[in-house]
Amino acid sequence: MQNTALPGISRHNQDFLHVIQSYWQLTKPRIILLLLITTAGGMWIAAEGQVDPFLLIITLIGGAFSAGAANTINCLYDRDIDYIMERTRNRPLPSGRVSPRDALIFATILAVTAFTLLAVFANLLSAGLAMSGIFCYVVVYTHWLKRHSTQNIVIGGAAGAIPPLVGWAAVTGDLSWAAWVLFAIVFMWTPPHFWALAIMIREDYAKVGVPMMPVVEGNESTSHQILYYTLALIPVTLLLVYPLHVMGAVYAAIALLLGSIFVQKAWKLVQEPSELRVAKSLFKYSILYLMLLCAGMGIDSLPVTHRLTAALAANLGNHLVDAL
Ligand code: HEM
Ligand SMILES: CC(C)=CCC/C(C)=C/CC/C(C)=C/COP(=O)(O)OP(=O)(O)O
Repeated sequence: MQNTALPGISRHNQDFLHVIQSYWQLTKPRIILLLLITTAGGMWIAAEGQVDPFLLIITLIGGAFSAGAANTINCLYDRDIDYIMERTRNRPLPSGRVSPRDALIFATILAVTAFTLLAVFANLLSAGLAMSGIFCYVVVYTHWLKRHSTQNIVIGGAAGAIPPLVGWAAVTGDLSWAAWVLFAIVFMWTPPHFWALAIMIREDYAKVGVPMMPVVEGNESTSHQILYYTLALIPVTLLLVYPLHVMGAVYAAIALLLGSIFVQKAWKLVQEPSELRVAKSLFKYSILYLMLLCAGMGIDSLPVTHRLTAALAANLGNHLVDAL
C-alpha cells in the first residue's frame, strides 16, 4: 500500500500518520488477526467457555506483539526478495519508508513487551511459547527453510500453529493433548492455505528462486498434496470430539460441514490445477474455514450450548424409550 495524501490534515500530521501506517504494515496485521482468533480458540476451550476477560486481553496483546515482532523480522530478512516480487515491492522496507535499523529496534521492543506482558500477567510457559514462535518463524522458516526446501512451509508452518498453544498455556499453565490437537489443526491447515496462494503467484517466487512447491513440482502435484492435507485435516479436527471429549455435537457438525467444503474446493483444484480462479477461491476459503472452525469451538464451549445439547439428548432419549 502506498502513502496517500489525506485531505484536511496538516503536512506534519500526515507525515506522522504515514510513519505509523508503515510500522503497522510491517507487522502484517491481517495475518495477526487470524493468529489471534486461534489463540482465543485455545483459551476458550481451555477455560471451558469462561475466560477471564483480563487474561484474554493480555494474552491477545502479547500474542499480537510477538507475531508483529516475528513478521517485522521476516520483512527485514526478506527485504531483498520483497523488492523484486510484485506483491511485496511496496512494503515499508523495500520501498525505503522504514530503515532496517528502525525495523529491528521496533521488532525488539514488540518482542520484549510481549514477553514481559505474558510472563507477568499470564505465565512463563505462555511467554516462552510466544518467543519460540518468533524463533521458529524467523530462524527455522525464514532463514533455514524458505529459500532452500520445498517442504519450507510444511515444517515452518509449525510456527503459525504455536498461537493456540500460547492461548492454552496462558489459561492452564500447561499443555494437554487437546492443546496439541489445536496445534495439529493449524499445522495441517497451513499447506492448503499457502500452496493455493503459491499457485496464484508462482511466477513471483520463481523470479526470486524461492523453491515453493508449485515452482519446483508444478501445479498438478501441488494440488494433489493440497487435497491430501485437506482430507487429513478433517479427522484431526474431530479428535477434539473423540477421543478427547473436549468438544461436542455442535462443533462436530460445524467441523464436518466446513471440512467437506474445504475438500470440495481442493478437489476442484485437482481437476483444474492451473485455474487461478479456483486457487484463489481455495485460498480465500482457507481463511474463512479457520475463522469459522474457531467460532465453532467458541460456540460449543459456551455453557448455554452444553445445557441445550444435554436437554436435546435427554428429549431424544425419552422419545426413543417411548417409541420402544
Ligand atoms: C508457513 C506458514 C504460512 C505461510 C508461508 C503463509 C503465507 C501467506 C502469504 C504469502 C500471504 C499473502 C500475504 C500478502 O499478500 O501480503 C498470506 C495471507 C494470509 N495468511 Fe498466511 N501463511 C502462513 C500461515 C498462516 C497462519 C498460521 C495464519 C493464521 C492462522 C495465516 C493467515 C493468513 C491470512 C489471514 C492471510 C490474508 C491476509 C490478507 O488479507 O492480506 N497464515 N499467508
Ligand atoms: C507465537 C508466534 C509469535 C508465532 C508466529 C507466527 C507467525 C508470525 C506466522 C506467520 C506466518 C506467515 C505470515 C508466513 C508468511 O511468510 P512469508 O515470508 O512466506 O510471506 P511473505 O512472502 O508475504 O513475506
